[in-house]
Amino acid sequence: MKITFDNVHHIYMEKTPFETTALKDITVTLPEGTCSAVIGRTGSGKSTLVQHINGLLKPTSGKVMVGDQIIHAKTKRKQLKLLRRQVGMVFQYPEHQLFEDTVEKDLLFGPKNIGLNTTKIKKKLPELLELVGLEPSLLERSPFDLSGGQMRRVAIASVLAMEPNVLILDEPTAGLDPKGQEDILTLLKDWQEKYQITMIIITHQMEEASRLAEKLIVMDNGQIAMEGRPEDIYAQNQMLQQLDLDVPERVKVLKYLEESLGIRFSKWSLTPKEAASELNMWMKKEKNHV
Ligand SMILES: Nc1ncnc2c1ncn2[C@@H]1O[C@H](COP(=O)(O)OP(=O)(O)OP(=O)(O)O)[C@@H](O)[C@H]1O
Repeated sequence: MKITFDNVHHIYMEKTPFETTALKDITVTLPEGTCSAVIGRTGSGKSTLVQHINGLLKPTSGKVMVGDQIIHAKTKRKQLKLLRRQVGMVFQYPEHQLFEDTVEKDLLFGPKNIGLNTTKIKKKLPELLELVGLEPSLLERSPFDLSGGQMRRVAIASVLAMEPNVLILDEPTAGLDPKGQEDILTLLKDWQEKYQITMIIITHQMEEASRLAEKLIVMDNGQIAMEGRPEDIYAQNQMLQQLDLDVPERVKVLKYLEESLGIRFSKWSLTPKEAASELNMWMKKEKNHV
């Protein structure tokens, strides 16, 4: 589903002494079937922005279009409920929301809640667990016996079980060790590529954004400071620094190799392993030329 923000403003506690304008004049499109990353400092408006996509918030003015559904200040609650069936949201530290005594029950809770056929979904759970890198035998275990990384996978799988067309993730790797972070990013990338869903990820880290996103949206003080393809954003180094951001280290290495050797990498989101393989092939070709 394509998502479009058209002139969206959001004011919290409007017309009170605590009034805060969290979004100002947001106009942006998140293309269907791709991953976009929303990045920016604390308080820049990232969470407020994405909560308009699943109907948790309505614009104070302007409108948001999610597929053919339009959300504006006067949209009725009932319509927002429909939207929540199609848009899955993985909140920060989602494992804190696990509460059932088995993994299976936790995975079925969301689908049941939105009225999906759980008999059908139950049959697919072993496959779902495998897709998120967990043993199907874990279905009978308590989620609280699992490691932090495994619990995060179960929590993400519990949203995926609802088969959303749009998936929003708020800092999906927060608090995990580097290996756990890499595993979660790989699983999300594989899922997005397999099902071609529209994915939106909120992050503070350019490194993480660069691993997943085809489009970057940099927020600053409730506005979009920069948006575009990662490679175009990385070219604006000075602007990034003003926003306390930087080109990811991995991309700096790739750029350095391009400039010093003359190699051209296929994309900036290569993992170190993929980059090494492209470098290897390039070296073989060069050797044959000599
Ligand atoms: N429920 C709320 N009531 C009042 N003001 C709020 C509320 N939620 C957010 N704000 C304010 O809106 C602005 C944007 O906040 P938001 O949470 O969207 O930023 P963020 O970029 O997601 O921050 P973080 O990275 O810390 O999660 C901030 O000034 C924040 O204090």
